[in-house]
Amino acid sequence: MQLTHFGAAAGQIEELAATTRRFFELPQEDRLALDNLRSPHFRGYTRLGHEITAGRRDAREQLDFGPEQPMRPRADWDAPYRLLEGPNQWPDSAQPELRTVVLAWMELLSRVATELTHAIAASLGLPEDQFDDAFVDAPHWFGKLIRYVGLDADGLDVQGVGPHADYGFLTLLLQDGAGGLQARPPRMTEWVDIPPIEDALVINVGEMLEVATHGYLVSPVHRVLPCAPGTTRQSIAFFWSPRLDATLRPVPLTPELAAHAPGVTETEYNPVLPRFGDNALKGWFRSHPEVAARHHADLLDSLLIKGGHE
Ligand SMILES: O=C(O)CCC(=O)C(=O)O
Ligand SMILES: [Fe+2]
Repeated sequence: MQLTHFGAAAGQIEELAATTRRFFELPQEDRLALDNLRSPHFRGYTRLGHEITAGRRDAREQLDFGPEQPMRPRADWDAPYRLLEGPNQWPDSAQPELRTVVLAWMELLSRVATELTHAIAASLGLPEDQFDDAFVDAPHWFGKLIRYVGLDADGLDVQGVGPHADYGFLTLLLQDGAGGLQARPPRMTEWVDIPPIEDALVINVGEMLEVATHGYLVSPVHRVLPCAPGTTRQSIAFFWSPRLDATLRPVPLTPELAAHAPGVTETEYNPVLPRFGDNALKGWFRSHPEVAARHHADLLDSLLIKGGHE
């Protein structure tokens, strides 16, 4: 689904896109000053080729951020996913306006996502506030500025981002006009293009919504094809996600809907964990193994993390 006219201010989308473009044009040393290898919370800048999806390197670079929180010392953890709480890394000296522009976008999309969440509940015949408890006070949304870079593949089998499902509740994605995003609808084998529509948000179901609807709504596997050598593609993702400690339980469905709710799609490589913090940790450890090994080596064995998605 793609959503237009969702309440962006005049010029807001253009400003966001231009600000993001300027970030990726900063000197490499300014971007590396925010290297996510230094963040135990998986926040900051990931260099080209240092993210792994479906067991392979992605031809993209990115800036990851989330709710600004103090680091929680280990002694205060009730579960390992508390390591995801912490401060962001913003380019405040090299590009001071980025933080403000991006956080205004996150605030807008939090409102849009809340409204969508209410609409989804109503469309399932449930009270609008059905899912509110899972988000109350501390939704663990996160955001990602992404630039895909067309590499001279030299016969290598490159991917923009490899096949995966999003592990939050809903994803709201703004893509530029380059194209390359594809999804595989449930129980189908072919990939379908998700064409760029100007000023539209691509809305994607995340694994937590699949859990909550017992598979009536499916979190589709999607990917981005590599850009042609010498070209780039830009996207800005907002992952609307519950509190880290929220466990999503299947909601009651009418018999008509329940007949189309076969349960959650899991594979050996992708267990879907109903407590959001566990599911998020699975995702971060899998896609940023260098950060995990550097800061959390002792946790690697205890988490259900395997290489790929498929
Ligand atoms: O860049 C895109 O269009 C998709 C990005 C994506 O699927 C992700 O980061 O989870
Ligand atoms: Fe995704």
